[in-house]
Amino acid sequence: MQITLTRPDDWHLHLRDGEALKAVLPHSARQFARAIIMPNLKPPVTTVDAAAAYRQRILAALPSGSGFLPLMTLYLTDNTSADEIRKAADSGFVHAVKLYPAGATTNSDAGVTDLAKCDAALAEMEKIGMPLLMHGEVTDSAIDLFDREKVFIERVLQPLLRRRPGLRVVFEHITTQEAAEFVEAAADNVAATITAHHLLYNRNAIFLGGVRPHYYCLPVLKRERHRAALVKAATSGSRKFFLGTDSAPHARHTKEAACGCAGCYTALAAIALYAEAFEAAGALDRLEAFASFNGPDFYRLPRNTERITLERAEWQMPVELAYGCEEKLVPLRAGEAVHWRLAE
Ligand SMILES: NC(=O)N[C@@H](CC(=O)O)C(=O)O
Ligand SMILES: [Zn+2]
Ligand SMILES: [Zn+2]
Repeated sequence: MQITLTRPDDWHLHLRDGEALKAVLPHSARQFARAIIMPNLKPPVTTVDAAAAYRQRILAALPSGSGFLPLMTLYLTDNTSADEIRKAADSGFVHAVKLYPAGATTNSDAGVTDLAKCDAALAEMEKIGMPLLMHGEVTDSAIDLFDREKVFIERVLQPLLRRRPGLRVVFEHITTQEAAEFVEAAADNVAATITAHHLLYNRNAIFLGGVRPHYYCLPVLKRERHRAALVKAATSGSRKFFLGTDSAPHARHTKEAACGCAGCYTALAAIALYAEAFEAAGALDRLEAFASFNGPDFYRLPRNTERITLERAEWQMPVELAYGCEEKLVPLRAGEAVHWRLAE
């Protein structure tokens, strides 16, 4: 069996930098035409100048002949000015601004301590239509880790949308039924990305026969009812949900550690993993809109015109991949079967 669809884009991707960037970029560039590039480098990409330089490093690392287009983002801080937002919009290559609540996830230490401090930047974004991408979890240690996304809706997202009702928001990598229902019921300026791993796995995957660090990411995998709600949202035909892998590479030794890093590496076979999730839901005919139409429509960019073909064929995910100088990267599903493949 084969399916053909418009070449997809990845609306949430971590490419890192340096040798790591060179190792992972070809995987995404083979499948996707464009990707929204996350700015959580060390140090974070907080200015248009830094985004321009990072963009050049990505373009320089592309395999020859690749037409992959990195869509850059700025990392919002307490000090981001309205001027920087205007400069970002004028640049033509910065497409969004990313909110990391300080301490919520990998490389978020420089993130926002209180959204009230960002009001000048947010007012400008609302005015010019620049999307705010959110890692939607509260950082309050009194809130159970599994409830941090749900509480973020009540404490941060709803109050923000009351203050700035026209702000365009992408609730990134949603993981709960509450988030899916909130986005579905919200106005058209609110959308969400959904990862392949949150469509395919529930939290049992982290503990199957022992601790499995390669299934640990943030927001953490949730219970089955939430996975089912995400599948329902992604396959519903709603234009508010689109593909964002959140593929987040970390060197093997930093994940297989006493305090392992958060992030799942899915870029090697991302579109195949999504096809698997949509097939399991009997909704392969809905994959194209989710993967290739809803994202560019929300970002007000043209849809891609090239097409790709996926074939139903079983192959084995490598047990590890090269990741720069002497480092290794373990992909999600390492050593196990994958059921779809991108036809060359
Ligand atoms: N998702 C993750 O678990 N990790 C991401 C950061 C993020 O997207 O929150 C990373 O940069 O490693
Ligand atoms: Zn995140
Ligand atoms: Zn991410």
